[in-house]
Amino acid sequence: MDNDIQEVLFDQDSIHHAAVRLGKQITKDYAGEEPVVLSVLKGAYLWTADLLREVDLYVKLEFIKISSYHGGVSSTNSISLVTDIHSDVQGRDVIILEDIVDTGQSLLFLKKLLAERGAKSIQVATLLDKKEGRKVEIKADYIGFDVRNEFVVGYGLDYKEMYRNLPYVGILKKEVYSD
Ligand SMILES: O=P(O)(O)OC[C@H]1O[C@H](OP(=O)(O)OP(=O)(O)O)[C@H](O)[C@@H]1O
Ligand code: HPA
Ligand SMILES: [Mg+2]
Repeated sequence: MDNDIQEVLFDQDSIHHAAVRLGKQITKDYAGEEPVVLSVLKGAYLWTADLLREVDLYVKLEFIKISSYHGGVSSTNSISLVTDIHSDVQGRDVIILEDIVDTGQSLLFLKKLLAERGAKSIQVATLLDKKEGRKVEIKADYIGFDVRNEFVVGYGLDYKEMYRNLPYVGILKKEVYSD
């Protein structure tokens, strides 16, 4: 897999430091609260495991699965709810965990869904923020790293369902997906 990567952007060590930094901040900001942590599958699976171990709070962990990229390199504009949660978020503080905010469409979809269901507050902790990719105006509250406008894989992020198990985030070589 390493041969398919043009450049490593964030290695294991720097991701760990980002998890520690954001975990501390979330612990401080939600002191005394019991937020619902909503992890967005599949991409956020590693970020969820690493970030949450740095959060010293009573949290309820839920997983939701939405899909917009359908494995490819560009957003399809049609987001589908693949697996829903079964617990009630009415009146709860919700922290959404994302691996990346790119066009912002997935996050907008989720925030609307949670608002319709009566969440008391909704905040977002993302490992990566690709601000140049935005198609809708939306901001994350906790950001691990800003990332440039390149298609990245690894540490949860996929191309055609592959590369999620790379321990780092890197830019996928164009020749891997342009032929
Ligand atoms: O800001 P956006 O342009 O909407 O992109 C961000 C979303 O896209 C990816 O999910 P994807 O739909 O590929 O599903 P996956 O997590 O299962 O890979 C990623 O994990 C985010 O959830
Ligand atoms: O750059 C990306 N890589 C992988 N998945 C993604 N989903 C949104 N942007 C990306
Ligand atoms: Mg994907």
